Amino acid sequence: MKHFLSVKDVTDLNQLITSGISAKRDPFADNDLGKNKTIGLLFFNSSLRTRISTQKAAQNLGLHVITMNVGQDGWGLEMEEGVVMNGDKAEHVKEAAAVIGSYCDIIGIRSFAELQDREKDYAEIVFQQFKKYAEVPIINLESATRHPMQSLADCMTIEEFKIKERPKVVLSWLPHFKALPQAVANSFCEWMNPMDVELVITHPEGYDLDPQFVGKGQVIYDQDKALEGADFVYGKNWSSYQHYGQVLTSDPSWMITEAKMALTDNGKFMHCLPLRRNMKVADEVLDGPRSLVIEQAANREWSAQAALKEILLGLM
Ligand SMILES: NCCC[C@H](NC(=O)CCC(=O)O)C(=O)O
Ligand SMILES: NC(=O)OP(=O)(O)O
Repeated sequence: MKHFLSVKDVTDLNQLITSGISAKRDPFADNDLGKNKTIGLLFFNSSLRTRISTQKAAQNLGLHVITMNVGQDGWGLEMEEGVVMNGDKAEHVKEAAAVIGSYCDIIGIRSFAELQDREKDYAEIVFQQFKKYAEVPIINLESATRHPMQSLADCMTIEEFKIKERPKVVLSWLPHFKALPQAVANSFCEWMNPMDVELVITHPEGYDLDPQFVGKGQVIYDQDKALEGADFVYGKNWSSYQHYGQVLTSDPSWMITEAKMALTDNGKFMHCLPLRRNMKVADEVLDGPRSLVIEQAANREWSAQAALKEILLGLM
């Protein structure tokens, strides 16, 4: 694998899931693979899980790790070409990416959607520019439109906990007062498409995702109806794609409670975290036996390890 930006970079999803599951059983089996190589992790936005799990996975593979909060500690980076740099950005990505690429064998980047300009966010300029100028493999640690490390951990978690051959997986929008990106929801759908699952997506009207990600997902606007018979409920808030970046409603009746979960077929609850309790999901669900959020977050280490292993094999 040359880069890890989306599911499109994956040649064999089953093999990648199996690789994650075997890394979990035997974390240090490939401890020599990254020897004398360095990965740089660049964060333009906050992180708990991605930062720690990716560092841990890289160390399990013998890589040296350098982590930088570019959003806070680095020079402001200009991403556009041919502009007069007389604003607040002191450095151009052409130099920054080339320099970091000279220090690191792999670069992981987190850069969220700004939710101001849809075309700009969906063009993924930060990733395109780093890919162009760093000349080393680029790993997506959550971009404006996707979060593949999360989605791979989600696939692993569903594989581990499913009790039916073809489980029903419901992606449900959850209420939030803040405008959040569509990346996790987009990516989840994109990764569920090649999986052997029935995918249902439920959200209030006006929250339809970009159709390129929905694929085989069936959209049902009635949350109760969508939840019927679900084996997995994957909760997430996102802001509107059509009315780009807007919060159209934060209707509390969309919160996942035990009463909502009772509509499922003894379904399990999943969420990428972080989440705001009793706004998106009730304590009773998160503290009960249905919640998989901790197992899911723990799998981030193994999904990162599986993806990094493929990248390292590509460097051989
Ligand atoms: N990496 C996991 C999700 C990150 C981000 N959530 C957030 O920003 C939550 C912020 C808050 O609840 O204030 C998102 O939705 O894409
Ligand atoms: N789920 C996830 O990516 O968490 P962080 O934002 O804390 O990295």
